[in-house]
Amino acid sequence: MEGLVSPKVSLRTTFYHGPNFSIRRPMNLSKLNRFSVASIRAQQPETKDGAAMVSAVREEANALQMKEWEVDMLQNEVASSQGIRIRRRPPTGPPLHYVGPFEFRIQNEGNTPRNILEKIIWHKDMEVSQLKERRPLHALKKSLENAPPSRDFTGALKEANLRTGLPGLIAEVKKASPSRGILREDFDPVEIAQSYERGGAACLSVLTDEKYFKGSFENLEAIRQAGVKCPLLCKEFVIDAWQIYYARIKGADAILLIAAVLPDLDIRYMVKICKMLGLAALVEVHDEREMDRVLGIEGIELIGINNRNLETFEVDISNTRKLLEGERGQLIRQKDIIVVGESGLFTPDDIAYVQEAGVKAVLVGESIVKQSDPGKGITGLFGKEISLS
Ligand SMILES: O=C(O)c1ccccc1NCC(=O)[C@H](O)[C@H](O)COP(=O)(O)O
Repeated sequence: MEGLVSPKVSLRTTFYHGPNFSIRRPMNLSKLNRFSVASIRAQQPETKDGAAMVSAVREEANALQMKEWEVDMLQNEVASSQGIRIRRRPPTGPPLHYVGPFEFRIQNEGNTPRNILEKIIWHKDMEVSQLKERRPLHALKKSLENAPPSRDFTGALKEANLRTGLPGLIAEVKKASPSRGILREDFDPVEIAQSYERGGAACLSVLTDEKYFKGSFENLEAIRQAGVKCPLLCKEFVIDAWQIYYARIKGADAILLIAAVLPDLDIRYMVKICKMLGLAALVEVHDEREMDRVLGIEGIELIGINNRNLETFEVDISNTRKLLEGERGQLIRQKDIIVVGESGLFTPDDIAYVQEAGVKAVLVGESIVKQSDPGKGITGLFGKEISLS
């Protein structure tokens, strides 16, 4: 994939870290071009030389956008060959030519997200590139020295499972979600986290996405700084290794990697980064194909089976059982992988059902975060007290 961008390209370039990011790709090019060309358009050239300059800049901007588009197309092709339907960026096609004083792009199938997950990822892509510009990786790496020590996320789940005979609980600190809207108006992340801890949660999951889940990295940091002992999962939509470093600095002990979004090479690479940083990686799958891909990757210790179809929002807990049947379940046991049942768990019967299917841990949000006392909600969820005290 190297060399896709012409050596003539002289605008700022960035070297992404990792397999999917090893492409030399102009940084924030579309934004840069849009602004530079637009501002030149706004000032109508008064001389012949001015007009020539405007035309040269426009041509260069178009050529750069074309290259960027080619790289994006290639990434999408690699992903779709692995059955990944989520495209990293809108494949809006090569730039349109300048037509009069305005540039416009017609809304079409290509530049409209196909589902909510794709919508989230497209937004995340812009968000992360802006964050990276403000705080590049080399600066983040320096801050690692001040990060709090990482704690054993997987160990805490195993311990809880052994202690209670029930799946270890990852209790989710979530204010809102695209499928359910606002879950809790009086949302105090630290209070909720402390209540979960008192109620017997083994670990916590903290949503950090702001736009779609009303979460934040400040919430994660505040929970960590408040002295909550449960190890913390940073529930993010990771598309770039930068986010893993950032999560570690903010106090995470584990991070979510979504197989529906990340090609195998990215998962391999990110799992290695997690190990290097002392983080657990919870790799999430939704169907058999994703499960088979993930089972083929070395070093996976935690797999989450999400019962929520992220295209339709339908929740079906039999998904967990389906993905753990037969040879897959056998392989998981051989590899000593801990499976986490995720989404749509509300009652002791639901917990018993996924435990019977083979999970050793569960990730639960809505059913407990909505309770006036979320910690007591845990007792209701399991049908018995699971706290240490
Ligand atoms: O919950 C959503 O609407 C959603 C939409 C798009 C991507 C992810 C989404 N949810 C994340 C989760 O997987 C859940 O927060 C988690 O598994 C807990 O689920 P629940 O117990 O049903 O709140």
